[in-house]
Amino acid sequence: MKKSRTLLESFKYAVSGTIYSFKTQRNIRIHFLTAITVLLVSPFFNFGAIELLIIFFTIALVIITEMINTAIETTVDLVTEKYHPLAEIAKNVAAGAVLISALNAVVVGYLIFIKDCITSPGFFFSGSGMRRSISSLWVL
Ligand SMILES: Nc1ncnc2c1ncn2[C@@H]1O[C@H](COP(=O)(O)OP(=O)(O)OP(=O)(O)O)[C@@H](O)[C@H]1O
Repeated sequence: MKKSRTLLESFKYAVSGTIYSFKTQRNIRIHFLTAITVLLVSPFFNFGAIELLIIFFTIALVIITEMINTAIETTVDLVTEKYHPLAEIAKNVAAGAVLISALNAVVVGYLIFIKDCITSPGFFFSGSGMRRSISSLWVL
């Protein structure tokens, strides 16, 4: 039977699910460490608000898709431990979502961190990185 919960209880469940994902999923820990590294080096690039937003969204997207993938894998395992073609499809599609978010992160990393720095000498600390990154997205 569904019992009613307070907002605080719902928050605790969500935090518990997040902690579970970090504890049990090696990929999520790797993404998290990568995200921390990216955020630590970001100040040296003098990014504008839009670039920082894109970086935050990209990091969140990768971690969110990993967590949804974990939830789907766990649900499939709950339903069946035997081989089933539908279980395979569910897990493969969830893994595909992670793959797409990871590819997106690579493209964002290339456009924001690498391409601008290589093609625009003096990019560092110039304060014009935001405009350059937006034009890079159009080029892609
Ligand atoms: N019950 C099943 N029936 C059919 N195929 C399955 C089943 N369980 C897993 N698979 C196949 O094995 C692959 C790996 O599944 P698994 O549950 O081991 O995920 P994983 O590789 O451990 O993922 P992660 O590393 O994210 O935990 C799935 O993508 C799917 O193709």
